[in-house]
Amino acid sequence: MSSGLQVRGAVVRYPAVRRGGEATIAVDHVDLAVRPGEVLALLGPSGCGKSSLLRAVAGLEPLEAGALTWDGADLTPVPVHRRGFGLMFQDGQLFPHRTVAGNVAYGLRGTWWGRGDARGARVAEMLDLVGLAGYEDRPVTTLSGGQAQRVALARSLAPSPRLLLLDEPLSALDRNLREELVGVIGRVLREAGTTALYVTHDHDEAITVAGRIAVMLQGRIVQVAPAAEIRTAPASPQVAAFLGVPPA
Ligand SMILES: Nc1ncnc2c1ncn2[C@@H]1O[C@H](COP(=O)(O)OP(=O)(O)OP(=O)(O)O)[C@@H](O)[C@H]1O
Repeated sequence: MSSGLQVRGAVVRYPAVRRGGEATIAVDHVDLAVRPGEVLALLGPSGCGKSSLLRAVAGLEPLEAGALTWDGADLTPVPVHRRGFGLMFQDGQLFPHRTVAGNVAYGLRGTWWGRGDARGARVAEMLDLVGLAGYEDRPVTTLSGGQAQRVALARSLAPSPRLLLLDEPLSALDRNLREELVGVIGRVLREAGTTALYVTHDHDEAITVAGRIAVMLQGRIVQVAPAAEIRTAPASPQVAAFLGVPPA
């Protein structure tokens, strides 16, 4: 039985950017668990440390202190590409010289689906899941911003990552498209049964996509609650102010 991701006492510290300046503690002794099959939103204002924590989980940023485990096994010595985690960023970072199918298939290198017939079938299945069935041969340079992010989602989900890390995946899109796509992402993650950590500064987005929400302020997790309860029971006046709701 999987126990998912455990973060304990995590600290991410950046050295001073200029001589004599102060170091930044971006993640300040954070404890967090992402349970198998759940989508957990990490919600907080700009600069509170969300991306730093996500990057540490991915293995892109070293921890100064604390521990990261998956199913109880220490992730510290495991390099980024061996963690079995998928990544999706604000700019989907598609390869411009590849087609839609070429981009999605790229995520399958080195997996069971990476060869022969299985690859085409998996690409088609993923495009269907994100509402782009039949788009295989389109050059990605001809897609709209929303379609490009759907392809990025299909690519990151194709190898069936044990954890998907999403860092503000919709923030480059305009408001209408964001509202539409957050519904798509929520549905796709639920249908695929994906375990995911979803970073956002947008309350509505967090509530739509996630089962639970962890609120982060100034490097610390200050509240973890079911998405449906986050507005009704803010843990502190600071959380209430950030969420724009009356204090409990
Ligand atoms: N490479 C770096 N070197 C120095 N300081 C950094 C570095 N990356 C981030 N920081 C600082 O760490 C703090 C947390 O940044 P981080 O990007 O993790 O926040 P965030 O909540 O993801 O913000 P945003 O939503 O704006 O992306 C900020 O004060 C930021 O200036």
